Amino acid sequence: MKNKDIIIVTLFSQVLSCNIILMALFLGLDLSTQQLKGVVIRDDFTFVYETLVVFDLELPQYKTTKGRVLHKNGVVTSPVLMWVDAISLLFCKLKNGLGDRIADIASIGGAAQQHGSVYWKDFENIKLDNNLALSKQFETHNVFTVTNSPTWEDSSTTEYCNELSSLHTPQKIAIISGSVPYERFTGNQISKVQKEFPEIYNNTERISLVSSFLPSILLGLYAPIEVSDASGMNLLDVQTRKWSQVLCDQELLSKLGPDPVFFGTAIGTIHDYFVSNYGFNKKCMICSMTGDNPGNLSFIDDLAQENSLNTHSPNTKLTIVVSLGTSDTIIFPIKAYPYSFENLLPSVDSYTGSILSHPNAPNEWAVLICYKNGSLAREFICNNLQENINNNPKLVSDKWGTFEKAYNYTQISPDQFGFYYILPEIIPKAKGIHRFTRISSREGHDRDSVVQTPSSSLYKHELISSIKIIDADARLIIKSQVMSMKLDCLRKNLDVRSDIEKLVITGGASKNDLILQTIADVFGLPTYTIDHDGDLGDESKDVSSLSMPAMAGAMSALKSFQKNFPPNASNSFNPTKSTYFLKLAKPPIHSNSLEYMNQMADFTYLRDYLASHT
Ligand SMILES: Nc1ncnc2c1ncn2[C@@H]1O[C@H](COP(=O)(O)OP(=O)(O)O)[C@@H](O)[C@H]1O
Ligand SMILES: O=C(CO)[C@@H](O)[C@H](O)COP(=O)(O)O
Repeated sequence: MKNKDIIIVTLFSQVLSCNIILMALFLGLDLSTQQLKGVVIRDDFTFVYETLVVFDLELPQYKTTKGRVLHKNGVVTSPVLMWVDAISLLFCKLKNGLGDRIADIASIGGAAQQHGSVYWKDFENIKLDNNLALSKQFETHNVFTVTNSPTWEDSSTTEYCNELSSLHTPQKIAIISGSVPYERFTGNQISKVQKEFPEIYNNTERISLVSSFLPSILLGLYAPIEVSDASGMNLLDVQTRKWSQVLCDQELLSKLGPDPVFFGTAIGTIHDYFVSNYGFNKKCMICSMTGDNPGNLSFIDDLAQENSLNTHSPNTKLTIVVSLGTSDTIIFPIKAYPYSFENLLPSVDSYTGSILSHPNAPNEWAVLICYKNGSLAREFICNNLQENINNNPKLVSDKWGTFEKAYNYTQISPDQFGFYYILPEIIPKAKGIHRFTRISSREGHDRDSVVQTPSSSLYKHELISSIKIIDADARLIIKSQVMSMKLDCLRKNLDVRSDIEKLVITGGASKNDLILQTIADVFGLPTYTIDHDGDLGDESKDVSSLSMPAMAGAMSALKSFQKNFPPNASNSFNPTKSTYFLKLAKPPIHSNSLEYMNQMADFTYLRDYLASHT
């Protein structure tokens, strides 16, 4: 045992007499699209342990691809029992990794993929048998009325979005709920279950988001939904933070449970099943969990406060989080709610993107812009490039190395643009893979395949079905994805140069230097990742790869514990400052920034063209 541990043991031995926990640790979970991650930190924020369960690899019986199942007609689901098994497996790993110290976990927080829904009945009435697997018991008792949970990639609810729009108008729905109706938003997914499977709907007692399903399992009780994640449902009044009486009927209100709570609210203690099976302390507190993107926002906010930066002052320039997980998502805080019935915006398109209630600050909100074709679209290009080289991609281990080589073969040319909407995209609403190549005249080209931009440039438009993935696509996809991010920030009235100070990049693809550099160049702003001061030993990791949402969960658990057991003479709980900080990853290269700026007008025209032509 290190000296520091001995001191903490001494400090907490007094706490133990009050039946609290010795040598507090804090667990943060992240139930994302492809995996469940867990990060353990100490009360001084230092990293202790991390583990993860990759759904496809470790739970192959559920037959998922990248954690989900793609069905016909845009339906995308994940088996809810797979998530339950993932929790059991993660806790086994945690027990092996931490040994008896699992009992020192004082509090658990977390985050999860947004919008996905879980449908339950009779969950709170089950008497769990500590000797049987959780998933078996839930299966036997038919706890889940829908066994394949619709997730954020689902695009099968257009009909229900249109119905909602015609009932209220998209503007009214955006003013109340922060977003025009989106296919993945949970309210529209619930409408689909209600209309297409009325018996199942009637039989459903409670509906959770993935982020409230996770703490529900840990509590053995239905956990409340969290405010920021509730904003991704088209059901919440995001200004009052209460379920909207306009958008929810009485029956739905009863299934949603109480009004949402802030992120990190203490909501109970862990169920005895986890105490008996894994050695958790029975006093271990469970905190409300949020969506992965609001989790990122909360983590960056915590970090700024730890470093005495006041992100809540009106003059502070923005730090924007760009998450490159399965989705590519941008999130940033705003101090005033931008929509009102008195000042309608010029068009429905002006309401594109989402306004969420802030996870922690009562009078703030956040803008969220999400792209479905993020990492998996890049992987699609990457795998195709490898197949070009070697008909068996599995034989080549360094697939991102191949991608990087292909990227570097080509220049930032104004002569080509690519759009890679392998699954139907959220922003813009477009699908298919498209390449636009500049031509000097229409001659020799099919009339319908030539697009003329306002600057009189001519582009030949090709669909990927008729062309092959080539090296150029590596650069084109990154250019296109990042230019889209900038375009949508501009369309959300951000003056990129004067409003934004930093871009913090996180998620699996933040390991990729080319992407970090392209983001810096397109925005003309420096990109940052998160680093840690001091030696974390052999297990040293940057927070981006530890999972920022899981870190946010651990931080929220720590803060909640502190709030409920404030430092005083009897417990001496006194956490030190966080040692995480923003590390400059890539400054922008001026000549590249100019090049991208010059291409923005044509890019915008071509993206809008696709939105109205696919
Ligand atoms: N070196 C890399 N370059 C680009 N993308 C990468 C790299 N390493 C991992 N990724 C991407 O990261 C993605 C997973 O990110 P992650 O944040 O763990 O996802 P999620 O949290 O949604 O489950 C993978 O789908 C993969 O495409
Ligand atoms: O739909 C959204 C945000 O609105 C997605 O960002 C999901 O929250 C999935 O997150 P990742 O698994 O990509 O982190």
